[in-house]
Amino acid sequence: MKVVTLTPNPSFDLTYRVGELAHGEVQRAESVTVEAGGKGVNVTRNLTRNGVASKAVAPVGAADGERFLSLLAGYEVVTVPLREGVRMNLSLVEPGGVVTKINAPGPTFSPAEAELLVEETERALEGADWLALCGSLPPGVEPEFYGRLVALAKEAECRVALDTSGEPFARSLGAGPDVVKPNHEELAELVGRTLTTFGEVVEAAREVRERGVAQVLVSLGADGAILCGEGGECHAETPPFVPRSTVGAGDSLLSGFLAGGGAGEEALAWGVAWGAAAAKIPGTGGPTPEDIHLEEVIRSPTVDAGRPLRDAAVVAKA
Ligand SMILES: Nc1ncnc2c1ncn2[C@@H]1O[C@H](COP(=O)(O)OP(=O)(O)OP(=O)(O)O)[C@@H](O)[C@H]1O
Ligand SMILES: O=P(O)(O)OC[C@@]1(O)O[C@H](CO)[C@@H](O)[C@@H]1O
Repeated sequence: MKVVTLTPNPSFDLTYRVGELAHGEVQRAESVTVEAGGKGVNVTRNLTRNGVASKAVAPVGAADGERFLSLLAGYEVVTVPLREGVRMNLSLVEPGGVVTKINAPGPTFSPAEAELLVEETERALEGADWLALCGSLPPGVEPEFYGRLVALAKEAECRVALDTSGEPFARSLGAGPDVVKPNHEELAELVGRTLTTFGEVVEAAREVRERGVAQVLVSLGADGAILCGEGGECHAETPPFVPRSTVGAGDSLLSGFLAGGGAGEEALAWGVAWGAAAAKIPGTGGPTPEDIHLEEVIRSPTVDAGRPLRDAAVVAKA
């Protein structure tokens, strides 16, 4: 199996370990790390580390190219040249693992740069089984961008996974991706209402399916994940644990889901095992085979509709 990932808005992920945050104060970091990130880049890293062939397509400004690629040595990466540099996203990690994350908007694309990205992605699709379209779109890229790529991949008989949010998410559903992976907050935003129970998540996911999507994989943080597909809904989770960093756990969930076959209950269990493994390790580097414990996953072929979500996904009133 081969998975191509596209990350239109990759990032240098800077992680600062700090003491308890004090707003408006100067604080000294205890340590600083830099990783090459962005959701699709993370998916390619996770898959490669676990023996699944994957290639990442990412636009990278000329000045940043070498540094970005040096952080991804050993992984297959196609970079598409840009005038502007790669954004820097910041994670502030406090004792106890509380993370405050600040993501930059990213470089502004010209129409020609957006076109080049489409062309390079299409070229990379040769022989691929899956295209994973991941993350936010940078300024200058139309919200319909992902919908167009879904259509191109389908023409190339390649299955498509989509993990994005907001307008780019809403505008690509009609193109018919094979799987979308919102977290419960992104799902709540899409359907425009607060989700407080598993039953409400399922209702919202069914609405997304009606808009043209085959499977909806909803990540629920400590509550695991729910998959809504043609055969109905199922749920999987792990026994509770204290996470070290949940940044990138969603990318790991999607990676595991694809590695586990990309459809149905077994793939859901793989996704949850990989997601939990990522949450147990620091940074966004992703789990290796020793970190992943499929046998720990608690699988439910049905969904307990009345079960409350640990964190209700609240939709802010305009
Ligand atoms: N606190 C936790 N306890 C147990 N498992 C967790 C926890 N947080 C995350 N996970 C696992 O990781 C998966 C993905 O996490 P989450 O729902 O936070 O994704 P996300 O919001 O898309 O993450 P991100 O966008 O930061 O990558 C969950 O479905 C679950 O399997
Ligand atoms: O701003 P986006 O594109 O939505 O998310 C980007 C990002 O937060 O996603 C990854 C974790 O999932 C990180 O590597 C990266 O910084």
